Amino acid sequence: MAVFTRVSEADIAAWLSNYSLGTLIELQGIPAGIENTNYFVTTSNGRFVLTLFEKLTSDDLPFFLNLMAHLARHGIPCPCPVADKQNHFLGKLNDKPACIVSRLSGKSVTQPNTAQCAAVGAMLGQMHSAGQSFGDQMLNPRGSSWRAEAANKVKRFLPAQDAALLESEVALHAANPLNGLPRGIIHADLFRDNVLMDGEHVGGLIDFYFACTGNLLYDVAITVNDWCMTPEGKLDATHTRAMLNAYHAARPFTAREAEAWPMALRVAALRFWISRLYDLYLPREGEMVHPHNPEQFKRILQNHIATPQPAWL
Ligand SMILES: Nc1ncnc2c1ncn2[C@@H]1O[C@H](COP(=O)(O)OP(=O)(O)OP(=O)(O)O)[C@@H](O)[C@H]1O
Ligand SMILES: N[C@@H](CCO)C(=O)O
Repeated sequence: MAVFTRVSEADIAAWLSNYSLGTLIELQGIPAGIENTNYFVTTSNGRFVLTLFEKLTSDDLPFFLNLMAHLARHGIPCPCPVADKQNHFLGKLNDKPACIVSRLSGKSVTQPNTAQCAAVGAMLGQMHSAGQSFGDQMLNPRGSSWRAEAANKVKRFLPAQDAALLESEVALHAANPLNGLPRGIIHADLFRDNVLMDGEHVGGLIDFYFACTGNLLYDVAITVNDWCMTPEGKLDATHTRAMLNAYHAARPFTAREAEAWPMALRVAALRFWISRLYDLYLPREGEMVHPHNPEQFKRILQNHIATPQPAWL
């Protein structure tokens, strides 16, 4: 359920009067999603998505909205924020920061085929290239110090063996950060539910609210870890190669990236193992979230540790 704050037709009609989007035709709550309140809004000018931000504040949001506008300007199919009559992307609706963005076509897929993995790889490479000319920076809120802090808080809930694995991986990546790699804007959460597919084409990349500045290879590893896994949590070599080759054609990997690939996969798996443990054992008060299964990412991490030469180009 992702309508946390109700918006009536009268609320949105009044809000829309400060935009050049025509008149309201339809307002429909979107049930998916766990972070924000989302509505599909159809006006006489087209189809849009209204988002009311439930946690992010007006200080955090300009980075994300300007980033989406930048990427959309470069032809990346991502939600494009619409400016109001004062030329602002960010407004306030029912006491929540709010914005309205373009609605993209397509549906998320749960069992992607090889061509879809290739399409997502190509799009990620293009997004990374387009991000190079974006001027703003954002520290990764799920980086090394967050990993250490969060792991420290959740380890008491774990069996000794899992706690030991968690501690040793956190320490390993803290001592050996991925360096010398191309950096830039990363999406940092490009899981299957954040990509809308139109058959074998990418209709849209959505949910940029973990986007930050980081190693581009780390973003590739996050994406591969979700899109190219077998149900047992092992890399599907065909899907992985399809994604990586298509990415490489859009933004060629460097030799240092080839070398860093095994560790990038590991640290990307560790980040989601920790966040899922955290959401399971230490949920924020009042949070209406069905936590994702942390075991899946523990297994993925263990399989990466056992496979020092994972599928590459
Ligand atoms: N710009 C868009 N165009 C088309 N559909 C969209 C768009 N933005 C969101 N949606 C739809 O709304 C759903 C929920 O959006 P989203 O995933 O951004 O929710 P959230 O609560 O903000 O984030 P989270 O994925 O962290 O729960 C998506 O699965 C998608 O179906
Ligand atoms: N994609 C994340 C949740 C949202 O950040 C996960 O599957 O754990």
